[in-house]
Amino acid sequence: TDIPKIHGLPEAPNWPVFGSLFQLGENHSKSLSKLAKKLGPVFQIRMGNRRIVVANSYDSIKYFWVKNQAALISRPALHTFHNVVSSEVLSIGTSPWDESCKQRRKAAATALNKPAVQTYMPIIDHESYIAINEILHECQDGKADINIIPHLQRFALNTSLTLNYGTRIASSDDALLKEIVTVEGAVAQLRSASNNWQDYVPLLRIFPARSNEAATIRQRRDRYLVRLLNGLKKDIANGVDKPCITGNILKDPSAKLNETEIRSICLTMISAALETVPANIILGIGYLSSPHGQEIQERAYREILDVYPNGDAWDRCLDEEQVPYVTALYKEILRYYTVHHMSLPRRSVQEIEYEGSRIPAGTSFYMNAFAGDYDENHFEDPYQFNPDRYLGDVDGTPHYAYGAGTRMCIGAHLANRELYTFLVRLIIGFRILGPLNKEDAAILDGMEINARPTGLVVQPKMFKCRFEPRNLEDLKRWIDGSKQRAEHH
Ligand code: HEM
Repeated sequence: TDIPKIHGLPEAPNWPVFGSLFQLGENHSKSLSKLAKKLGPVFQIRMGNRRIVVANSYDSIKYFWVKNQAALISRPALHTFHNVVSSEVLSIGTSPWDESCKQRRKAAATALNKPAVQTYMPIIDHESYIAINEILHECQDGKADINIIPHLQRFALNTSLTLNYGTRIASSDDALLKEIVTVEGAVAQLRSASNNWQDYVPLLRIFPARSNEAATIRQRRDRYLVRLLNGLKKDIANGVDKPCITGNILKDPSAKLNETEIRSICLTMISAALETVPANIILGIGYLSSPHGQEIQERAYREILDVYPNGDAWDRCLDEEQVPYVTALYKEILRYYTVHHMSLPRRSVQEIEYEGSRIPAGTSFYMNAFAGDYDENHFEDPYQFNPDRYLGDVDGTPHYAYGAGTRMCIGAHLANRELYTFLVRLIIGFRILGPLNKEDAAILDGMEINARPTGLVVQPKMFKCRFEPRNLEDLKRWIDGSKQRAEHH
């Protein structure tokens, strides 16, 4: 193995060569939670020739990721992803820690801080009204069972691209949009821990099929990244660019980044938000369409009206989060579905001591974030969907959906604003109801709703629900207002 067996730390049962890969199966989070019942919350596993320490409880994750955050600042390099898909340009989330990663992370974090995100809110206004307008056109006044997944996928892609490059590509280039969705989806599969045994068992690399596929994906990705970046540079040169993440970075004199680093940031921004944000909105809508979700919607609706009695919540939700219950609702969606079940892997750069064992620098660490977010010792009735748990003072890390510590998600603030805006607008616009055909009702279990347990991010299984406009006239007026702002922007 890359590092020797760690003395004193329990180890999962394993086989020669493959280690515990068979036991882990397709759903790593679930298999590891089962092992944790026997071995305790922290144990080591061998995946092929790699030794990995896994944390499976809220407190143990906090111990490694927060208390020892300086030690856990790096990320492991994996064969398929680092040598084949991204040999030149790595996203921030997959980069081991070095000076370049530090500079890229800093520049991206500045472009995603609170004041910067506020300048992007016109984009959220625009893209969310378009998605809601699509839902309105399809809903037949609450009589049709509809699948909202495609609407939210379009929302996420348009939002990602516009946030990143300032221009809306949606209506003008359908082929490009399709290409991005296909390629980014394939990249996410290549990053998955459970899908790429050649990362752990070098012998498997002599079968080149997977590597060839990865190389083709890389070329296709490079092509659109160059094209999009050149488009933005042209807009900046002509003085017609709009506020956007990459624009802010290109114009920031303190960000000393070369061309490859700028491309790294661009691809990070596209891939990081493409699946995560819509998955949370889709899953949240699924829950709201259930019988218990009806109660939550009505409470949220009342609380929104209490704060905004004059019917201006649609616009005001872009400025700030003033309705604590809606904030609590998106936090509970983030916890309950924890769309990165296994977060993103880390690598230690210093020795860490844990209950008498010494874990050497250079060890890979996996966070079983789903298990941490369902830890009964920390969350009361974790299997109960209950936004109330986030009302009032919530100490520490509310959940691990965004990871924790030194390499925590830097898009969390932007993502929160997107979730908040979307929820307020949907809840004041519609009553979200279960489908007429009960077979299409959303699965409510946080683990079972996932159609792709081998992926990096949860992919919601298809479900249908109904949207009944609360007041058609109001809704049309709000949509019109957003439309007019978009035309002037
Ligand atoms: C609900 C939506 C999102 C979820 C659930 C999510 C989740 C995560 C998680 C679990 C990590 C790994 C953190 C760790 O290792 O501790 C991460 C990293 C990251 N996320 Fe997000 N994310 C979301 C949205 C976004 C958005 C909108 C952006 C940017 C536009 C973004 C940018 C990043 C970046 C750059 C990293 C890598 C940070 C690093 O390696 O230093 N994320 N995210």
